[in-house]
Amino acid sequence: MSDDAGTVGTPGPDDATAIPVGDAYDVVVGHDVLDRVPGLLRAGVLRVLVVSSPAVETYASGVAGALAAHGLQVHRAEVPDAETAKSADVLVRLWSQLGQAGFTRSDAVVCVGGGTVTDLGGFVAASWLRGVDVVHVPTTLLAMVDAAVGGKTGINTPEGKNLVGSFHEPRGVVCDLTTLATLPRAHLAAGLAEVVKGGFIADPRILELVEASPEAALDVHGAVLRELVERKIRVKADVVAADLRESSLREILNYGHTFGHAVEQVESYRWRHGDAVSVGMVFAAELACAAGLLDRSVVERHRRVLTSVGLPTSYADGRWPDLLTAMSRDKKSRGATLRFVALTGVGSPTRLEGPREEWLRAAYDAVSAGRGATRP
Ligand SMILES: NC(=O)c1ccc[n+]([C@@H]2O[C@H](COP(=O)([O-])OP(=O)(O)OC[C@H]3O[C@@H](n4cnc5c(N)ncnc54)[C@H](O)[C@@H]3O)[C@@H](O)[C@H]2O)c1
Ligand SMILES: O=C(O)C(=O)C[C@@H](O)[C@H](O)[C@H](O)COP(=O)(O)O
Ligand SMILES: [Zn+2]
Repeated sequence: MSDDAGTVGTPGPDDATAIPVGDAYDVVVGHDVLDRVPGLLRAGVLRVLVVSSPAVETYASGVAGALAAHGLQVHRAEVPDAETAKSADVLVRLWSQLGQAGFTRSDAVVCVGGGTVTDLGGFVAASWLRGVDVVHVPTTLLAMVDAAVGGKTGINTPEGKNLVGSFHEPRGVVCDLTTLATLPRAHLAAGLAEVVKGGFIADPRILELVEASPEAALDVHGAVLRELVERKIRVKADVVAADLRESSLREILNYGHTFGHAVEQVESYRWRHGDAVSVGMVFAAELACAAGLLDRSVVERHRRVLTSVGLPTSYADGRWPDLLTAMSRDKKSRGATLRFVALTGVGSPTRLEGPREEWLRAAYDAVSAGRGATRP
């Protein structure tokens, strides 16, 4: 990582891989690498706010201890679990904490947890004093391969998912694969949805690896999961390095999210994000098929690969008008025009703008017809 301000801390020898995001920062992937965190902060930092959720207290304490051992003044903020953290109330509470502790522009935020923690904590850092440093320590598969990389931060509002936020790149990301040992299997599978997304939009080898052994893809101690993690991070790193602010190319990372976010909102966030994205990708594939863009065999490949790792591919409980309203608030929409990321083949994303009502209805009928698994 380039660092004209200097660093504190010294990384030790380990099995870590550093994946560059352009020339902005590195994503470090390895085992027992939490001691890398202090080294990512700028020289001169005095105060650090460690933001974490209850489930990762052990890891957050470890990171806080490592920071304190480097002479930093460590403040802690425990935020509510899962999507409840991504709210205006929690954001305001963290702003108060930073204000009362006197955080200045040379101080920093360190986020330890899943994607909800990195989204919230990233937005706290983006908005405090118009932007202070942030380092992400993702502890879910989903956050490692997606949420912690790329600088999208934000919270939800009652009207929809991630409607308030900003682009704010971290100084670094540390993915300690050891932390995945405590992650429940359903959350591991949810993370695989975003990995599989990377396979469909850019790296077909990801699909081949999952298809060859779904069990190996879910084995946190194995080499296959690590390869999947690194491949998906590279997909995301390459895209955001080329188009950080989503002027065009970055939209491909939103594959499956138009319908997926709608399901999350209609279900009041009782669905895991990865599960909703899984169904959302099947919806997008059915839509592309209805529009004549995508071969049915690729649609069925979506169902097969997602089902093989225990992900849902159908959603039968929703009311179509509510889903349509939620989809209209998607950030890819322009005016009254719905816009989808669609595939013309594996690794070949395009945009489908203003799809016909009958194509949308056909896609919804296909995902709500009870084919594939329901939510585990
Ligand atoms: N900013 C982005 O680019 C981006 C990308 C993808 C997803 N996201 C966002 O990320 C969020 C989903 O993230 P998520 O799937 O990590 O959910 P999450 O943050 O809710 O974490 C899932 C659950 O796992 C627990 N947990 C976390 N690490 C653990 C560990 N090591 N051991 C045991 N339990 C652990 C959490 O407390 C939580 O209950 C959504 O809000 C989504 O919108 C953002
Ligand atoms: O990084 C991106 O860009 C993505 O779209 C990645 C998605 O997996 C992620 O869920 C993201 O938060 C969705 O962004 P949004 O702009 O639709 O809120
Ligand atoms: Zn996502």
